[in-house]
Amino acid sequence: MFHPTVIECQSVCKAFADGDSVIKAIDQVDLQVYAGEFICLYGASGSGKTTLLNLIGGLDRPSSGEVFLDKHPLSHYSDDQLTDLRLHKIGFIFQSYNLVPVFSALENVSFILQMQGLSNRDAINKSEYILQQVGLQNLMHRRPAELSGGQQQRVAIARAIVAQPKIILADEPTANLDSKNSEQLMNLMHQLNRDLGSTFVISSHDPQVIEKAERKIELADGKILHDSAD
Ligand SMILES: Nc1ncnc2c1ncn2[C@@H]1O[C@H](COP(=O)(O)OP(=O)(O)OP(=O)(O)O)[C@@H](O)[C@H]1O
Repeated sequence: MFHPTVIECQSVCKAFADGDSVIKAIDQVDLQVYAGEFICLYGASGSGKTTLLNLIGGLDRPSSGEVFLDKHPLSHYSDDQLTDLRLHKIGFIFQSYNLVPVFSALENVSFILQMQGLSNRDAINKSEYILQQVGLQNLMHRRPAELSGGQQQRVAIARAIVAQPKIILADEPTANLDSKNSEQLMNLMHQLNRDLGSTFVISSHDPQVIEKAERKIELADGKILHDSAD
């Protein structure tokens, strides 16, 4: 089966000023990600995993080089257009969950759909269904502070996938979870990858998470040190 390229990095660099010196957080990265892949970025702390995810998701712009989503160069997009692109094509799962504290689990998920223009009723119905899928059917009306870390993480995942984005980017999605919750979440993400065909690029330190990924990419000092697809 033909799998089109959904993400491409061409000679991507990201430098940060550090006093008088410059940190090359991402250094000449070339990468092609094909539709439906499940990729895990791994590497030492500071190797550039978060920076690369941010560049791919258009949350940050490269110092040089180009990131393409569906063959479109992100440098041609304004900030507003990037926001719109993210809303419709990309689901993010952050380590810190980034849930809205005054919203219930259901509201945290449904407001994404409302921002996309769905009616209240459709947004709620779809969100209830997704929250059931992640095992939170009985906790939908709780606020984040009334949920455990693992439950909050599942709300964040539900929010990232509810609109069935083409691409899901997850930065250390299991970092704050115990091994049982971590395994459940990984199973859920792999199931979504198979059932919806969404492309996943995640980062992790956890050997069990890395092991399960179909393609493993090791970063070191902002460069790709090893790609299991090569
Ligand atoms: N906004 C910033 N300003 C300055 N330096 C930064 C910034 N963001 C990242 N860096 C630096 O860039 C390098 C890569 O950081 P990054 O967060 O991408 O690494 P990481 O692999 O995700 O690390 P971790 O596993 O600890 O999350 C590090 O040296 C970091 O200190």
